[in-house]
Amino acid sequence: MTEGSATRTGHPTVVVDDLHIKYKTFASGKAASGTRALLQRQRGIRVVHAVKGMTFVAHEGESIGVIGHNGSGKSSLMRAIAGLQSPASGSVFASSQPALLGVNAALLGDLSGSKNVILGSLALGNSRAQADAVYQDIVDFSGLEEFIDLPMKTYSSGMAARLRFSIAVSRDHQILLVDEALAVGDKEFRAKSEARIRELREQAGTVFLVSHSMRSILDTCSRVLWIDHGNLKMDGDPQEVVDAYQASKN
Ligand SMILES: Nc1ncnc2c1ncn2[C@@H]1O[C@H](COP(=O)(O)OP(=O)(O)OP(=O)(O)O)[C@@H](O)[C@H]1O
Repeated sequence: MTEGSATRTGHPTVVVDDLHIKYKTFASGKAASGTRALLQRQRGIRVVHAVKGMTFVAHEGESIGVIGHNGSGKSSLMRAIAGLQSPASGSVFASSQPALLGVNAALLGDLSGSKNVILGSLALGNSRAQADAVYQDIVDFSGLEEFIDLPMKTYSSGMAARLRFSIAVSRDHQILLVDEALAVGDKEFRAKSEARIRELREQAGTVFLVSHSMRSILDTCSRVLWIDHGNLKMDGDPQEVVDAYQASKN
């Protein structure tokens, strides 16, 4: 493991200490219900060890890219940092409640885009008056004004992701976790998103960005974590880590 060359003078915001995450699943794919079912299916239980002892410290002002193959444990790590996934062992400390923005973040399909903007804004901790005050900025950032009265379920996945991203970045977060949101927008929206991430980072926040787009990672991040089969394979300078990751695929 290598340490990055980026200066890390800010205060620690996230400490991940020997984190392990395990999922129990059933080979049949069925969820357990009741003790008898559990006993009967005991043999079919599979434990997936998704994160295998990760340790690192994130600081104020860092924008940290998280890269790795499908299923390597990136989203599991983000959920654990956000407090949505309990560790099998080890721990995560965060200096304030992290906001997780994922492609699966829950907005309500039956409600219009505009209602979801208000709900999402309230969910980020804004008061109703604050939510009303930032409403137009969110809609403008999303570029979805003409669709804003339509139910969210009529949006394409790219449009929905744009709206989620716009809601999440409308508020300054000390710790923002972005899971793949940048991959979905078009070029113009991506550029705007990346600029906003840099801005959040400059406001002494810490941003984690999970992405399969090495271009987004290199344009936005000051440090990169490479996750491989649940292990932190490399932690350091973006170009060095991305080069090593890409070399491993050849
Ligand atoms: N709820 C779950 N139940 C069972 N197994 C899970 C669950 N969530 C994730 N896993 C498994 O844990 C491992 C890590 O998954 P995770 O989603 O964290 O990977 P990832 O690196 O984010 O993948 P991707 O790049 O494809 O999004 C995978 O083997 C996955 O199948």
